[in-house]
Amino acid sequence: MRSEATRAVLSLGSNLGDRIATLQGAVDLLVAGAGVTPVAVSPVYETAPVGGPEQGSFLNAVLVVDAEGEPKELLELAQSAERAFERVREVRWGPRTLDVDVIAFGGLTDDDPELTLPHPRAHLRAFVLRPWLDTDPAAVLPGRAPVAVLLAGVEEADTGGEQRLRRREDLRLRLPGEAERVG
Ligand SMILES: Nc1ncnc2c1ncn2[C@@H]1O[C@H](COP(=O)(O)OP(=O)(O)OP(=O)(O)O)[C@@H](O)[C@H]1O
Ligand SMILES: Nc1nc2c(c(=O)[nH]1)N=C(CO)CN2
Repeated sequence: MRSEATRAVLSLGSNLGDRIATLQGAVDLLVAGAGVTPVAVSPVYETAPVGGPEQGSFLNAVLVVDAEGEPKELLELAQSAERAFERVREVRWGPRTLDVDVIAFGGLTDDDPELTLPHPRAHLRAFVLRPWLDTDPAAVLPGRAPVAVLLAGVEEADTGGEQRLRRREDLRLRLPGEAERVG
């Protein structure tokens, strides 16, 4: 059992139903988890679906937490949040009410298929890298590179616009205790 908290990064995505309500509900559930302390939540992005069948656009964001338990406890918490929003997923990379991925857990690297760290496709996804960078301009994807460098590479390679995203200034996720922003 770990006694110290580890900084961990979770990515949240939704492209079915009331997407922003689902993301806020997921944030609330995740930060209420045992041994989980919220650190930051990113801005919200409207993102084109990457991979999978034709489907609606996603809202994506990143939640940074300090987690006291083992990495798999955080995965279980992420999966329980998905279940709470009755995630329905019939095809790989298809539409879903809620997807929560563990992007990084401290500096750990692990190729366990049940929980691969960092997430095996995080370095290829602007919808993960952009919001993560917003929360921490110095962020580094363990075993790979600074997030800013990875994002620049993804954007440069994205000639077809599959990775395009747009910040939703009109939407905002809140951590518990944060005041409603006026104006
Ligand atoms: N870092 C990780 N975060 C979340 N799940 C992971 C991770 N590494 C491995 N997995 C495993 O991947 C399995 C499939 O995850 P999931 O259904 O969320 O994939 P997906 O969201 O459709 O696609 P992707 O993995 O590309 O995001 C899970 O059962 C989980 O055990
Ligand atoms: N834009 C976007 N595309 C995706 C997403 C996602 O969250 N956002 N999640 C996927 C599987 O995890 C596959 N494709």
